[in-house]
Amino acid sequence: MITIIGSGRVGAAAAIIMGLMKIDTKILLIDIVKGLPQGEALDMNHMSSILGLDVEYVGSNEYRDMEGSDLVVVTAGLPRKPGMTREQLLEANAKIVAEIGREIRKYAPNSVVILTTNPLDAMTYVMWKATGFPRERVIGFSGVLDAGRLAYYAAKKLGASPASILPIVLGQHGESMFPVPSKSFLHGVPLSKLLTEEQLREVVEDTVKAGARITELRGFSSNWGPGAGLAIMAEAVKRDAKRSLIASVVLQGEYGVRDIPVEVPLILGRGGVVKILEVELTEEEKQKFMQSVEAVRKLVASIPPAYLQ
Ligand SMILES: NC(=O)c1ccc[n+]([C@@H]2O[C@H](COP(=O)([O-])OP(=O)(O)OC[C@H]3O[C@@H](n4cnc5c(N)ncnc54)[C@H](O)[C@@H]3O)[C@@H](O)[C@H]2O)c1
Repeated sequence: MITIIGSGRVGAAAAIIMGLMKIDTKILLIDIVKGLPQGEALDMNHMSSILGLDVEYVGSNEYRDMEGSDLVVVTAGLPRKPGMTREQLLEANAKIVAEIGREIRKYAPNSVVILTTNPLDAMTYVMWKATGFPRERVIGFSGVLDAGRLAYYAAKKLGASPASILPIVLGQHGESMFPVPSKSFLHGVPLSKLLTEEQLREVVEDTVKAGARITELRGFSSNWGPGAGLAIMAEAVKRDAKRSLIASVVLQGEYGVRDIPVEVPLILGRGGVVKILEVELTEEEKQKFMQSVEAVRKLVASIPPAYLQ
C-alpha cells in the first residue's frame, strides 16, 4: 500500500497519476482536514472504476491507517503564494513535517519516505531526524521536476523531444538551484555544445524560475509536474526499478559534503537510495554547487531545535 500524507493539490495529482500507472492496488490518502481525503478517495474510486484500473483509494484522517505501508509520500504543508520564496515556508512546515515524521516512525517504521514539502532540502533534513531512518529511506522530491523542466526548456530550443535529454540539476531546490548544461546530454552531446551562451542562460533561468512563474500565472503553485515526478519515484521504489534520477538525500562525504541533503543523481529501488552518483564537475561548477549547498546549510541551521528530535 502507498500512503500519501497531504491530500491537497500535489497529493491528489500524485494519487491520480500513480493510479493511472497502476503502481499499486491500494492508495491511502491522509489529511488533517475532515472529509477531504475521504471525498478525494471516493471521486478517484469512480475514476478507477470508469477506467478499469483495479486501484482502490482510501481516505482517512488517522495516521495509524498507514500501518503496513512500504512507501509513504508526504505532500503535507503550506505551499507558496505569488511573490513568496520556498525558504519563507521553513518554520511553519518544519513543525508539520516533524509531527508527520514521528507518526511515520510509529506506524510505518520500515517504509521508504518520499518528501515534497518546501523548502524541500531543509524539510528532508527534518524528516530524516524525525523518523530516525537511515538516509537511504528518506528522499526529497524535486530533482525529477527540476530536471524535467530543464529538459523541457532545452528541448524547445533544440526542436528535439525532452525525453531524448538526460538532464542534471544539482544542489538546492530553491533560489540557488544549479542546472548543469555541460553534464546534461542529448544523445551523448552536452547541451553546452548544442546551445549558444544566450540560449543556455535562458534555459537555466526558465528552469530556476519555472515554479514561481506557474504560481504567478494561476495564483497557486505547481502540482501536475510534481504529481508526475512523485509517480516516477514511487514506481522506482515499488517495482524495484533501480531507476537513475535526481533527488535530495543527506550526503555523507559524497561531493565533499556531510550531513546536508541536496539534489544529486542517484539510483532508486525498493529499499530507497541504492547508490549516489558523483558527477565530475569543473572547478567553476564545483564552486556553484558548493554555493547551493551552503544555502541549504544556512536553512538547516535555522530550523528550530524542537523540530529536530
Ligand atoms: N518539492 C517540490 O518540487 C514541490 C513542488 C510543488 C509543491 N511543493 C510543496 O508541496 C507542499 C504541498 O503543496 P500543495 O500545493 O499540495 O498544497 P495544498 O495546500 O494544496 O495541500 C497541502 C495539504 O496538506 C494538508 N496538511 C497540512 N498539515 C497536515 C498534517 N499535519 N497532516 C496531514 N495533512 C496536512 C493540508 O490540509 C492540505 O490539504 C507545499 O509545501 C509545496 O510548497 C513541493
